[in-house]
Amino acid sequence: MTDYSGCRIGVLALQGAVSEHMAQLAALGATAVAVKHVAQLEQLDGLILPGGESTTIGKLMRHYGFIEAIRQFAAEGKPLFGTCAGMILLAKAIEGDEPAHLGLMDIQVRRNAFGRQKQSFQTALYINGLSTPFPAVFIRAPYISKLLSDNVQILAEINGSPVLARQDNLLVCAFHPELSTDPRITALFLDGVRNRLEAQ
Ligand SMILES: NC(=O)CC[C@H](N)C(=O)O
Repeated sequence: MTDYSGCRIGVLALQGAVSEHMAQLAALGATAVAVKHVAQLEQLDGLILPGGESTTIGKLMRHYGFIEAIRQFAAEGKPLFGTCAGMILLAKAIEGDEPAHLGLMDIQVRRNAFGRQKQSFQTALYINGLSTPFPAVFIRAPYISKLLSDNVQILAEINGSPVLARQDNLLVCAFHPELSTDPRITALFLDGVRNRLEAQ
């Protein structure tokens, strides 16, 4: 197994699925930090924006000064991973009237995109680069409804809609990787963190 012990990863802890991310990071050997104040960002090598309720997290981010601080974090090339609501927070555009939050990634997202009967489901998801499907848990999940540039690399999709994608130091997924016992998606993010640290 890859050694992630040198990676200090924050999980934005304003609202949402924080503890499961912390547990999965720790199980992989990384140091996990629950981030509640912008000053904590300084000591981190990567940051996870968890699932939850994107409007609520967005409001709290504005209130506590995280919008500018996280934009700065991303501008320094540090890896960010947005899961579910976190993907919505990173998007440059949200369908409907809602303004973007961080507006960092060249994607448009549709919230609660899988409709009523399928609001929550688990599926075996084929992912570029993984040899076997990943058991992906979707909870009132969004998907990427439009790519806004050619810089976005799609790693998985459902019925033609991207649900896992990467753009430079930004990784997003529509599902909850921390709710599966399979750590491969979190490891994918940590690989990016580790590669960056090794290149420094
Ligand atoms: N599990 C989740 O993070 C759900 C996201 C939520 N439906 C939103 O739009 O913010």
